[in-house]
Amino acid sequence: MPSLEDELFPSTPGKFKIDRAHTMNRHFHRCFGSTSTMFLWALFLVALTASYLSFQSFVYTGSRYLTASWGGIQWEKQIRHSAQIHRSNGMSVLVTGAAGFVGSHVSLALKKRGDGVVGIDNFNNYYDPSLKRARKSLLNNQGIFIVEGDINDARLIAKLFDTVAFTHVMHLAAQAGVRYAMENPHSYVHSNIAGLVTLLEACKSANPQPSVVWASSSSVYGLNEKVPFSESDRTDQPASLYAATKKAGEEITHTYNHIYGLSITGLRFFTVYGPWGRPDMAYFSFTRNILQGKPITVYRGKDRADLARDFTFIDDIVKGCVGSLDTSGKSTGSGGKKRGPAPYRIFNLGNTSPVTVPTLVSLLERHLKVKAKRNFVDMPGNGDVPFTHANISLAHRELGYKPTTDLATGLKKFVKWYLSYYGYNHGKAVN
Ligand SMILES: O=C(O)[C@H]1O[C@H](OP(=O)(O)OP(=O)(O)OC[C@H]2O[C@@H](n3ccc(=O)[nH]c3=O)[C@H](O)[C@@H]2O)[C@H](O)[C@@H](O)[C@H]1O
Repeated sequence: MPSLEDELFPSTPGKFKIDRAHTMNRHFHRCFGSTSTMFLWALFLVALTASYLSFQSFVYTGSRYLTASWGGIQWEKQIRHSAQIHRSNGMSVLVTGAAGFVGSHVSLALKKRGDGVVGIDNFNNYYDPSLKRARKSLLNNQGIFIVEGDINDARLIAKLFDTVAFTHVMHLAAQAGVRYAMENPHSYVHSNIAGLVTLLEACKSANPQPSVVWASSSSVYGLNEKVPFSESDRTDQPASLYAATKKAGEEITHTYNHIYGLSITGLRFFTVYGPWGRPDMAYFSFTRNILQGKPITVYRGKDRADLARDFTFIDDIVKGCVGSLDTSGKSTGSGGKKRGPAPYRIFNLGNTSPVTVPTLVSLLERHLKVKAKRNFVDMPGNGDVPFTHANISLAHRELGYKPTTDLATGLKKFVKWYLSYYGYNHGKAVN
């Protein structure tokens, strides 16, 4: 009769298994011998695992330390040096988005007149980061230090305020672009809402609190039909998520003004253009396509009406930004406590003379001396608005803001820069 063992492990394989088990047992005993030796082996294995894990963590921490882009005595020294003021009654300004289009121009203007400037930028790849790097080099050459980091990094922002008692913050870091919001909605919430709050938290806690000037947008007027747009007009019909986040920014900054006594100035920029501009904007991408012989898409509104923008030249915007910093008034709180009411202001910074998109194209053709291949398309429902037109009387009265550059003159300067930066053959395949 087969034993139970034989039934569970049938004839040959069963035998083999039993034999193997015996063999393994023999090997095991040969290797580990007694119980005490086994205990020693176990201890050895535990020690080995522990030392491996701590080595791993050492490598991780070490590499984090080595790749950290901020911190350290040398870093702090550079920040303080960059923030030094070289004129009487000057200011030390933290410029966010300093490697951006408006940020780089404003930083240079402030530095030139003797203010201290420290920049911060995350160098994201919304558009070609090499252009941002080139702007950074320009700023570095003028003695402006740019921290590579994100405004959502609360520790970094706190460290900056620990290192320098900034008198002002020029907040220009943002996710820009009206139509891109349909592709990547969360990037708008990340930068324009979460990032803004992180920055304001640091500003409210700073002692002394800085005055804050920041970039809102003409897009907050949304589907308004009353022209020109005045600051007191309704802004509750945004046409894009971009516009909605900028409008939210105006409300958020208001609460920080109300609760903590932060001085706030919001600037509604109207389609800013010029040298060192943003490649995602129409005037820039049209220029590239025209030079490459590629067609350009020109949107048209209802009943084939031309779209129009109150295009505003960068130098005028810079004057508006600097004027806002100069007149911002002080924050009244300190260390998170309000001591009295502080200024809360909003200004349109536009050009007051809207130009249609087809006219923009004609001006580019004239300056580039190349004919454009126009492709007219009905405006898709992608967040665009048919026109913008700024009333700037408030900014004129309060800031002395007076734009002086018309679109033809401004585009001429842009094209000159574009050709010197990229050349005629930018992006063109060379045969
Ligand atoms: O003032 C603002 O607050 C915003 O200004 C800018 O937005 P916009 O005014 O939309 O500028 P921009 O894209 O240059 O399109 C210009 C015109 O060309 C039309 N347009 C555009 C692209 C295209 O392929 N074809 C076309 O006809 C288009 O329909 C429009 O009529 C900033 O990008 C934005 O970040 C924000 O700052």
